[in-house]
Amino acid sequence: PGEAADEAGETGPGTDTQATESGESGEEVEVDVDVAVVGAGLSGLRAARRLQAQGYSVAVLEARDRVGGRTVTTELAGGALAEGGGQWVGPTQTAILELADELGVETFPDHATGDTVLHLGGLTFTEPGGVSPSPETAATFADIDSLAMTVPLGAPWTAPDAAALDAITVAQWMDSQDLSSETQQALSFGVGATLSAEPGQLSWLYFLYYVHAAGSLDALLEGAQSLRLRGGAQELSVRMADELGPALWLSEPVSTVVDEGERVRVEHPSGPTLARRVIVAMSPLDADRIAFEPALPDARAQLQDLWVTAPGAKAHLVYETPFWREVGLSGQAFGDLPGVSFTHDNSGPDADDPGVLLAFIEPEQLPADADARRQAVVDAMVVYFGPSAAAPLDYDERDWGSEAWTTGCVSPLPPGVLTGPGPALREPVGRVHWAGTETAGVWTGYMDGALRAGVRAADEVAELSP
Ligand SMILES: Cc1cc2nc3c(=O)[nH]c(=O)nc-3n(C[C@H](O)[C@H](O)[C@H](O)COP(=O)(O)OP(=O)(O)OC[C@H]3O[C@@H](n4cnc5c(N)ncnc54)[C@H](O)[C@@H]3O)c2cc1C
Repeated sequence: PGEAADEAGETGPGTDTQATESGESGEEVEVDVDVAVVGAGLSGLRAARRLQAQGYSVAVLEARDRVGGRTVTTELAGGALAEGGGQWVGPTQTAILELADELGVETFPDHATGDTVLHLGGLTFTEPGGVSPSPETAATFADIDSLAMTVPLGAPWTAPDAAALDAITVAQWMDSQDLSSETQQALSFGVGATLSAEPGQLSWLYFLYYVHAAGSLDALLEGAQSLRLRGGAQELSVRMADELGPALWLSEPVSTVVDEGERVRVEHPSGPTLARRVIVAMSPLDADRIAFEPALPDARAQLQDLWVTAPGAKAHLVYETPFWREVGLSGQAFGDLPGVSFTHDNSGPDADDPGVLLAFIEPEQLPADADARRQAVVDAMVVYFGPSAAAPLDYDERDWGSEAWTTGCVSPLPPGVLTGPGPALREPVGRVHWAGTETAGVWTGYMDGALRAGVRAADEVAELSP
């Protein structure tokens, strides 16, 4: 915004760049581009794709040896796929649906037909067609939706009563409401399922913001899980990366970003890369591992300090067929078995695809030894789905708490962050701009939000370099 004037002397897209081909292995190469993008998750790749399409030269620097960030698809026995990170999309997530269409990635309906297994206090029973809320719970959810609509998209700190809403947790709000225990449980489940948090940890303002960003609680809890992507969610990033070609640099963790006035110097193992602008496309907590010179303004530094992410872990079990469907089960189970509280049918789209059960696991409640942990997960599947679950053909586990370049899956912010340094979330710092799903106003926290944030950051940069 205010910096546009500084750019007056700059030339248009791609006209003064000296992008050099990557050198011999180990050799340092200085690359000079219009825009350096740090992070090849959905957000960074989307930003780079948009800028490249407009004629800007870009360099995308990714720490890992793969693209996709918090989306990763692994092939297992029989061609089954494990979706280690983000996987579901919904009908109102138009940014991701449009991109999938452009890239030729088809969607298919999530498998959720049939009875849900419940296992509580040692008893196993089934619930026809899933668990539906009572009228009282539905009415409370509608009240939450109405309140959420008063929280402005992308700027929750400007909500009427923002300070009061951000001073309490979801649990404190629930206590003030005279809710039945069933409604309290339903809301607690919703908070856990969307933000991997207890109601006592989460800012009430942040939860309302999340609901508005998704459109409604129903969109968050149901709609967002209605479709999947054929070939897996990582396929979107793989195809965007293919289009980028040599502009993508893998295994290049960025250590330092130095704003030198005319240019930004981005330091990475085979760098530096020089750029007119930089887009940092990751969560504020992940960005906190990069050194910035000059130091970030206090509000941005404080935001990165206070940002919170929650780890998450998924296990996939492959079977010859989705045997649970034969007895009318959906593959969904909710239970109180330690470390395996929720399962889902994650089979592929085609009738002859192997059966895949996804289990959301809590590694800290399971044995530390990998074989013993796998056996504990299999045993839980047997409790939920019977002896046919005892001998999976393949098993895959991904624990985001132990990944080097991702601190967590979602961001369960406690009270005080949004109305404290919150406004620094998207505010550019000199030539440094911020993307990543956490900066999205719509579908923040989701793959769709990551793409929207990438587009917004690309446009922000393009506007400053006419
Ligand atoms: C287990 C799990 C389940 C999920 N389920 C869903 C779901 O079903 N539906 C949905 O929509 N969303 C889901 N999500 C969320 C979704 O995956 C994310 O919102 C989205 O992928 C975030 O994309 P991003 O580009 O903003 O960030 P990221 O994917 O985190 O990308 C950031 C990138 O930056 C790289 N990086 C980090 N530090 C550096 C550095 N110093 N230098 C260079 N590169 C660096 C990282 O390696 C990464 O590639 C899930 C996430 C997880 C983990």
